[in-house]
Amino acid sequence: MATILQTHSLGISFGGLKAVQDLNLTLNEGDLVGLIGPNGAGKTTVFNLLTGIYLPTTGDIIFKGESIVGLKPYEIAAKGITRTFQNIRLFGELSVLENVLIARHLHVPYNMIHAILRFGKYYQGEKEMRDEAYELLKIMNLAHKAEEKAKNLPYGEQRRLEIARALATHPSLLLLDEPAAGMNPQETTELMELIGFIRDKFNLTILLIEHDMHLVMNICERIYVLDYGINIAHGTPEEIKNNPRVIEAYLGEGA
Ligand SMILES: Nc1ncnc2c1ncn2[C@@H]1O[C@H](COP(=O)(O)OP(=O)(O)OP(=O)(O)O)[C@@H](O)[C@H]1O
Repeated sequence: MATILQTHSLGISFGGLKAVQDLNLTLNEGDLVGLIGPNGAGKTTVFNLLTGIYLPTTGDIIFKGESIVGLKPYEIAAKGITRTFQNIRLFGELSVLENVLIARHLHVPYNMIHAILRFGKYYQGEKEMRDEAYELLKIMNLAHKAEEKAKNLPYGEQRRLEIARALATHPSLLLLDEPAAGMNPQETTELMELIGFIRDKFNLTILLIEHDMHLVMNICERIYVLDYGINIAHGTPEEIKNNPRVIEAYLGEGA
């Protein structure tokens, strides 16, 4: 399998704090990989590095054979890396469908969004975009909510909408930041199936941060574990579950 993303000794410091240190991460095309670790371990910071929000202090990030360090977030998004956020970032006053349609304009100021939806570029290929957005909503089991305001959806559905919106940007690498946070067990189980399904359907590579160990251990093929910014372990779910250092730092006894 071809490598899609590799980090070489990636690191970032905030003042004296080394939030991420010497990280060597490899993702192959089609991988579904987990990134786990205690609170404050540096997981979201890794996403912020991969998406160009933060500039690394050390190291390099190679995506599809090229360094993406120094590129702006929208340039990285255009190359095919898209993420969702730990704290949901939907446009609550817009409809579910509009939230997906707007995905390609995420860097536009909020007060311009209505203009784009009504008068702007949106009219170019309107039908195709609408059809595609509906298709994504169907896949995420949200088509019946297309006209509702996003803020009125229950939490679990808002999380699924975030994924639909991310897919609308046609990523090849999808970064999911705690996709099951706040979901009940049934929603989490459905989400697990959906994540596997979209990976296959859209030929995605997926890196996900998640505290729900049931989800991580069941769907991830490999897992990286961070602790205080350091990658303390990497392996299959079975290897990670039985790794004494991981048990001590994160999983606890009886995990
Ligand atoms: N912009 C910033 N400025 C200063 N410190 C930061 C910044 N971003 C992150 N940090 C620090 O870096 C460390 C790693 O934070 P990060 O949010 O990446 O952890 P995390 O593993 O995602 O945690 P959680 O599971 O709680 O989301 C923390 O100590 C955090 O306070």
